[in-house]
Amino acid sequence: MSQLPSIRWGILTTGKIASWYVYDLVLSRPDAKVRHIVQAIGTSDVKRGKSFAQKYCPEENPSIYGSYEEVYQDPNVDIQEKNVLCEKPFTLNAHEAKEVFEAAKQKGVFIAEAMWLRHRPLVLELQRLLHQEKAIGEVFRATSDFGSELDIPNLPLDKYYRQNALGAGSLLDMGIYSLTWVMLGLDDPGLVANREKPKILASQDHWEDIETATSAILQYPGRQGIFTSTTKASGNPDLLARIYGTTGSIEVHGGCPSLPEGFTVYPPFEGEPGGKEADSKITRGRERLYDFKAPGRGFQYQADNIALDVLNGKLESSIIPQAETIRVMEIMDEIRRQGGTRYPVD
Ligand SMILES: NC(=O)C1=CN([C@@H]2O[C@H](COP(=O)(O)OP(=O)(O)OC[C@H]3O[C@@H](n4cnc5c(N)ncnc54)[C@H](OP(=O)(O)O)[C@@H]3O)[C@@H](O)[C@H]2O)C=CC1
Ligand SMILES: O=C1OC[C@@H](O)[C@H](O)[C@H]1O
Repeated sequence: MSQLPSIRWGILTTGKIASWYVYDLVLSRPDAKVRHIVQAIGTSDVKRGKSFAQKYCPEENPSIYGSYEEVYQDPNVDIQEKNVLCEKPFTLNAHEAKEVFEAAKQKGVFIAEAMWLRHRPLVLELQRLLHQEKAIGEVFRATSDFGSELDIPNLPLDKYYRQNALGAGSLLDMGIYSLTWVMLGLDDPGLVANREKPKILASQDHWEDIETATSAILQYPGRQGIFTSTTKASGNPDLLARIYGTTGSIEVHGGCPSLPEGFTVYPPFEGEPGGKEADSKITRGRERLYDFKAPGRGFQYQADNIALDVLNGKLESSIIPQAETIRVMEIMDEIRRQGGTRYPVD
């Protein structure tokens, strides 16, 4: 008999991310900290809701509702009107995020952005190595790219990739991850001073009015983050992010920046490029590999942390506090302002 605390989720939508999330939510795993129950599903199409439940949580028997409102009204759901975990990007701009947080504060309910990357054990260990152990000395630079080739002009018009009103573009969909990687590399979570807003230099490309590529530099005093995102080409899974320190560097690898599987800590490079000897090469010393392959995609870490926050009566996530969601949104607002991407809500 399980002694774990339990929580009852209401799932809004039956799209791709909802299926990924529910799949991991009900994974059977020895490290679970919470028993996650899929209590209700809200969708525009009840038939689709039923086949979604059959496919992704066949043992859960959730209530299927033809509207999101009915999920909010279901008294058996814990993660609903009272408490919300909202998919990234949390909103389309910082102004909207502040409004939502204010509304949650007025109601006294929990709300958090589902930036699941930050909940991964891999990220927590990386932050400890970087900022507590100083495994590569003082970090002075971080880079990351998230590319996923999407044929934007030929996608159906109802896809969010085609609608600026739904946040179309690579930045809010994927760049938010490469931005997060450089922030994770550069920001010591223990130092309030590192929660400052960096100076930003940014440029964006568009197809019609849909943003298709973003490049940005974040300049902090003495350290720089360089990140890119695009829907024009897929990125290199061997190098999701690179963090440079005064005594070494770290490379992150995996499926893509939202699905990291491990990282390698390298000592500094040695040798002289184009040195005197004909066979002179740049070499590097012995690396150390950290492997974090997870069962499923890894949403379970976020689910456990959020559920424990809710069960402990917190009103915001300890991993991604509301101020951090706003800081990320403000950085993306400024990138879009410089890059010329406007949404109707701006
Ligand atoms: N954390 C992660 O790894 C991932 C996060 N995401 C994020 O999740 C969000 C959704 O992405 P994804 O699941 O891929 O999208 P999908 O297009 O697969 O699904 C979106 C769902 O949203 C619902 N919906 C509500 N209003 C609208 C509308 N106006 N137009 C279209 N759909 C609508 C529909 O559900 P229904 O008909 O059932 O009501 C639809 O199935 C995005 O914000 C994306 O950035 C996406 C992929 C991975
Ligand atoms: O959040 C995400 O992560 C994975 C990507 O493929 C997807 O487009 C994005 O929304």
